[in-house]
Amino acid sequence: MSGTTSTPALELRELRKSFGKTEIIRGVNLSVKAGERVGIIGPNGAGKSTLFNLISGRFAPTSGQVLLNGQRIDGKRPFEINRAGLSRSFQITNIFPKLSVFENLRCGVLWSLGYRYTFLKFLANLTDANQRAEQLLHMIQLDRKRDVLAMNLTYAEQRALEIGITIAGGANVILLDEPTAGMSKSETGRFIGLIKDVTEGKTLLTVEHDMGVVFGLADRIAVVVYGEVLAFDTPEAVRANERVQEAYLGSHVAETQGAGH
Ligand SMILES: Nc1ncnc2c1ncn2[C@@H]1O[C@H](COP(=O)(O)OP(=O)(O)OP(=O)(O)O)[C@@H](O)[C@H]1O
Repeated sequence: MSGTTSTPALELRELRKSFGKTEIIRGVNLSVKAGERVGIIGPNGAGKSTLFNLISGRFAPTSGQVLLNGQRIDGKRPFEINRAGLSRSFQITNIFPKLSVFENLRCGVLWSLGYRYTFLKFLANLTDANQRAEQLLHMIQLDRKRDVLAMNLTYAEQRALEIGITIAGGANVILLDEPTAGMSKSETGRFIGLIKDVTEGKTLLTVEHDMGVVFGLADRIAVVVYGEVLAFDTPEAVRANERVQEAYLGSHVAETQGAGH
């Protein structure tokens, strides 16, 4: 039992990725505990999205390993990694605009059941899928929008739907790319609460530019600078870390303050 609980939900070992001659990810080691919420921050071009692409299987690493619940997933294809229990937020473009909120969620559930299912099995699963979709609808607080076409939702509601679809398959490790981008301050506040609720008990990784969001959401923050993890610690420790201040946070805070005037 203790062996199971101590196995990291996600582990990156000496992960490297080059595009042509340029090494973008330069030996990343990261160990994320089950149930932990991790925010990945860093300057533009630091390699945050590339890291997500390596974890979710969009890119194969040049070298190094990615382990999901102790099993190697590097080199596997995105749908295989998804079936293994890792789900990455689909961008809004992956929502079916002309389907209702409920139908979108049900598609997410059915998709996660896999192509290997025959049509008969598919029908047998439909009742379960309907129940699960209703449950998700409630979790993302869109009960009242059940039969509204996705294209008629507000932007924040579409992002909530996107998260509903991401968690539809019951994956234990969830990757969200800037979940609150483009939202107003009040929407952002509410949305952080929603993300916390729907990912309760799951392992969460977010790439985030908004410091308010990351400090409000994450148990630990990984600071990526120039393809390396400069710090991986609690929000308080990261905020107080002088190297992080120098390399990123100090200038970032100054920038955002400057932009506000
Ligand atoms: N497919 C690719 N081919 C070549 N270079 C790439 C590719 N994907 C990313 N890069 C390069 O890798 C570097 C890191 O990009 P990445 O998008 O991972 O950074 P990021 O930290 O997510 O940046 P941002 O915060 O601006 O989104 C950039 O210099 C980018 O140009």
